[in-house]
Amino acid sequence: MEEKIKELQDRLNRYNYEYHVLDTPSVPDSEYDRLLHELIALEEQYPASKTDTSPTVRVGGEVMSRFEKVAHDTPMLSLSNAFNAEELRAFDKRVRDMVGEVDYMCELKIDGLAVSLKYEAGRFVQGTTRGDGTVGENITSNLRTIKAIPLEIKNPLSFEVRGEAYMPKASFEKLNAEKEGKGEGLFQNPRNAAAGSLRQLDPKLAARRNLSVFLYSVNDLTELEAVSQSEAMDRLDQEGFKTNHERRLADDIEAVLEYIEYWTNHRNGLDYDIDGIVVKVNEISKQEQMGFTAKSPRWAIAYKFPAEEVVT
Ligand SMILES: NC(=O)c1cnc(N)c2cc(Br)sc12
Repeated sequence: MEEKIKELQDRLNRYNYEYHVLDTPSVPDSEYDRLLHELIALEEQYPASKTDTSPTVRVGGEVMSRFEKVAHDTPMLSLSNAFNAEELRAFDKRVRDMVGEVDYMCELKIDGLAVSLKYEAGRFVQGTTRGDGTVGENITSNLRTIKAIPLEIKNPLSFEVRGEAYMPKASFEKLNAEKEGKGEGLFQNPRNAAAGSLRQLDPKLAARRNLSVFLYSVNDLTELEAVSQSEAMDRLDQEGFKTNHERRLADDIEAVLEYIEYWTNHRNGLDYDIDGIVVKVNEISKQEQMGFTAKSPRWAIAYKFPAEEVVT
């Protein structure tokens, strides 16, 4: 019977991956729910088989009194900002003066809450907020409720994957409509709703908020054997992580500006909020040559969209 339970656990984890990471479910929700209830019943009969990577244990039992503080193994840095083409061209000149010609990786800047996911031998063991960059809060039980986050990956990799937890716009609208119906205060925007949801001390509340995540960096590239940002992102895809597929490789700053122009005009069509574009030197060796200032990498910059006038 343990075999049958393990097979069901793996099958449901794969269905979660197809639905929440690939956005291409292979079975209808009714089939997923039927199998999940079958697994819950079997795990109640054989409690020893209810491992912490089972899809039934995503929503933990305990309600915490507060979040413990956790020091990051490697700091979660911020990005320096650019607000116009001139500042981006100045960034490009600094880069080329230091390391010669480069390719740039352009990625959407997700407007959510920065998180770090620690995996040990392929198992999700801890999830934290960015905090002040050096010390964050342990929100593992809330992050386990995000079905786009794999509880276990195929290969026994040990590293920290960083990304942004976010609330899709549609979920934000639905949540505020519910809150309005109950006469509760509304969230200002999806970012605050995501942050507020992940700060819930009861994981059952976070589990109901339909949060998702886009992962965009790792603290130790050797595990992925990647020599560029582009390759690192493709490797994260291969390992079962959810990344943002609007990313584009640009062979010069003009192509970066075109990408920025495109998303300035098309970001309202996305089903999540973005507040800018992150531009990174693609080759890891050149990133290492450039290094970091006290607060941020010299090899990356965040172009910030102009603040939208609030239509009152
Ligand atoms: N793709 C990326 O690197 C990315 C996307 N969205 C964000 N909010 C951030 C923040 C930092 Br710091 S990097 C990054």
